[in-house]
This record gives sequence, structure tokens and C-alpha cells, in this order.
Amino acid sequence: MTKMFNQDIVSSFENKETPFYYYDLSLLKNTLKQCAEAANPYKFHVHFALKSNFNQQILTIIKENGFGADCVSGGEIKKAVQVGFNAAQIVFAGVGKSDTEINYALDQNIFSFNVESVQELEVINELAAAKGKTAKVAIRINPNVDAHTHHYITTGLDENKFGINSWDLPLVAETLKKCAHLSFIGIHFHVGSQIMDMNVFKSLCIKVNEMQLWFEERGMPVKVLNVGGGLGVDYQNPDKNPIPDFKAYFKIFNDFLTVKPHQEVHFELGRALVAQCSSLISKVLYIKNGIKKNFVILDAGMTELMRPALYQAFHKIENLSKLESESQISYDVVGPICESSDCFGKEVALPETKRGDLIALRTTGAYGEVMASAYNLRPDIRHVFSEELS
Ligand SMILES: Cc1ncc(COP(=O)(O)O)c(C=O)c1O
Ligand SMILES: N[C@@H](CCCC[NH3+])C(=O)O
Repeated sequence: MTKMFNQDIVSSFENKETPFYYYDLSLLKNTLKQCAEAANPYKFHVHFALKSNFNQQILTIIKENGFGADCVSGGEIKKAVQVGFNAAQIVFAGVGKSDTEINYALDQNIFSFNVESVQELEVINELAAAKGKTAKVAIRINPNVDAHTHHYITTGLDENKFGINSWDLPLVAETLKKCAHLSFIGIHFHVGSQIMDMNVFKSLCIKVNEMQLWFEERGMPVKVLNVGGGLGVDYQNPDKNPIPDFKAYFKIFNDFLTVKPHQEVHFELGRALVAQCSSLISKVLYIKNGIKKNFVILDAGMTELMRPALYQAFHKIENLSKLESESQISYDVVGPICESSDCFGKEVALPETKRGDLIALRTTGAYGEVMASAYNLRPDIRHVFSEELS
């Protein structure tokens, strides 16, 4: 087991201003390599979900490793283009694409609009017509598959706002036939995020098979099967399991998805590719010993890492200044923001902790930096990359 932190790395943090996101770029590269090696034998196409991380250096490495880009806003498409992702490998999802965003994506000739409503089909058709273009569209279908994950990050149930429900599909087929500036290329799904139960993906495959049959029976060939992302990571044991089991994940799709020779299978992974390669590094400002509780007050808060406040998400907390210490005291680890929900963990067992100690919040590469806010007029977030450590 290779640990992310050792004494040398911690010493090189000593003169850096905290808080900052630390990125272990060799772990990122290994993760990308293992993902590509597991996907390539099946000729699967993997797009990186920019919503999970849009740090310039991280995106550049991901692009250099041959991944496509999954975007959910005009801003993300612009970023992907600027970093150098090939437009023919950019997909664009989102329930609320604005006209400006659609026009920009049309100008870039992206690979596919993943369309989430009948009205959106009509709008894309109209805007494409005005440009004398044909937009390639995949229909995002709400598969009503339970992702067995946190209810805030489940996306594929009938009650979620994402995708088109199956009862609307006849209207979709009718609309597609009417829209001369749309080219139907396939179907798109995404059931949720941080999925650890592989049976969820098996259920998704069964649904995709059903749906592709539905379209083919209506004389609408399905070239692209886009199954979205969602593969989870081990937040509890980041050093033991730094890289998800990509082989097992892709094998499920190879085993259970019906793929005809003319078809392409696309994935949109975010978290699985980037979550483990980063930790948020913070300094202890104060220790407050109460009657019932001891508090560790950090210089990082929910403004730098929002997931615990928003989803009660777990991030492993380590005292890097006491790597060798065995003693354990229970602390509530909190940030400086004026909100009671600004808490990273309750009753966390840590070595006796002092003002000035360095604390790592692990597994923050996905939905960390991207969700930072300026609330309380906090300064912009800083980063440190492993390759720049002396
Ligand atoms: C449509 C779509 N694709 C891909 C992703 C990436 O998900 P994850 O980071 O869980 O792989 C998401 C986010 O959940 C999404 O909504
Ligand atoms: N932001 C969420 C994931 C959202 C997935 C986007 N559809 C998280 O931190 O877990």
C-alpha cells in the first residue's frame, strides 16, 4: 500500500500558504492509464465529466491521455475547447441548456447534444436551422433505475428532473421525424453518482437493451449507447484503494449490454478518475475544548469543500503533523465559516492536535474545488501539484 503522504511531502508543505488542494499527479496518471487499459479492449469511449474537476492542469493531463469531454454548460464546453479536447469527443448534457449555450455548441460542431426534453429538441432544431446546420442528438432517457446512493446524487429515478421519461418517448420519436435539422445518433443514460453496487450497472444495461430495441423497432437506428458515469470510489480507505476496479466495471457492460457491430459505447466518468488524486490541505487555527466536545477549527471551510455540509459526505481526516502518533482523541473538525453546517466531521478520532498542525481531508479531487464558493468573501482557492514539490 503506497500512502499519499510521507514525512518528505509533509515537510515540503510547511512553507505553503493554506488551505490548498494538493494533487498527486502520478496517481492521476496511473488512474487514467488503468481506466484506458480496461476500456480499450472493448473499444469503449470514455469522456471525462468536467463538472467533477475543471482545473486546467488536471484537464490537460486527461486530454493528453485520449479521453473525451462530458460538459453540462457552455462554460465547460469553452473550457474543454480551450484545453484542446477534440470537438468530435465533446458531449453536452443538462436539463437547462440556454440558447446561447446551444449556439456555441453548434458552432463548435460537438459530437452530441444529450437532450433532456421534447421542447429542447425543438429549440435545438430551430437554432441549428438558423445556422444551416444539423445537430447530432442523443436522447437522455430516465431509466428509473435506483442507484442506491445518497438521494441528493441519484439522477435516474422517475421523480428526478433529469432525462425524458419512457412515457414521453412516442412524442420524442414523432418530434425527431419532424425536425429536419436534427440527426438522431443514440440514447443516453445516467443513474447517479458514487455507485458502489455493480448490480446497479447490470440493471442499467438491461434497461438500455430494452430502450435501444424500442427505437430500432420504429426504424430509428441507434449508433451510440451512452451509459453515463457514476462509478464510485472508496472514501473510507483512500490509501488502500486509490484506484477503482475499472476492469470489473467495464466487464459488466461487456457482459450485459447488447452491442451490435455498428454501435459505439460511451461512458462519462468523473469521480472515479479524479477523486482520489487530491486532498484538501488545511492548518489548525485553534483548538477549543468544551465540556461535551473538543473542536479542531481549521482554516478551510465549507467554502473550499462543500460536500460534507451539503450531503453529509464523508472525507477521511488525517493529522499530517502527527503521522506516527498512536494516541487518539475525539474531535469535531470544523471550518471558520459562519454556518453551523460548516463541519467536516463529528467525533473524529485524531492524535492530540495542536494549533499549526497540518490536516488533510482526503479524496477531494471530484466535486471539491469546482464547488468552492466565495461566501464570507473567502480568497480564491490555491493548488499545489506533486510535481512542483521540492
Ligand atoms: C449526465 C452525467 N454524466 C456524468 C456524470 C459524472 O458522474 P460521476 O462523477 O459520478 O462519474 C454526471 C454526474 O453525476 C452526470 O449527471
Ligand atoms: N456534487 C456531487 C455529485 C453530483 C453529481 C452530478 N450529477 C457530489 O459531490 O457527490
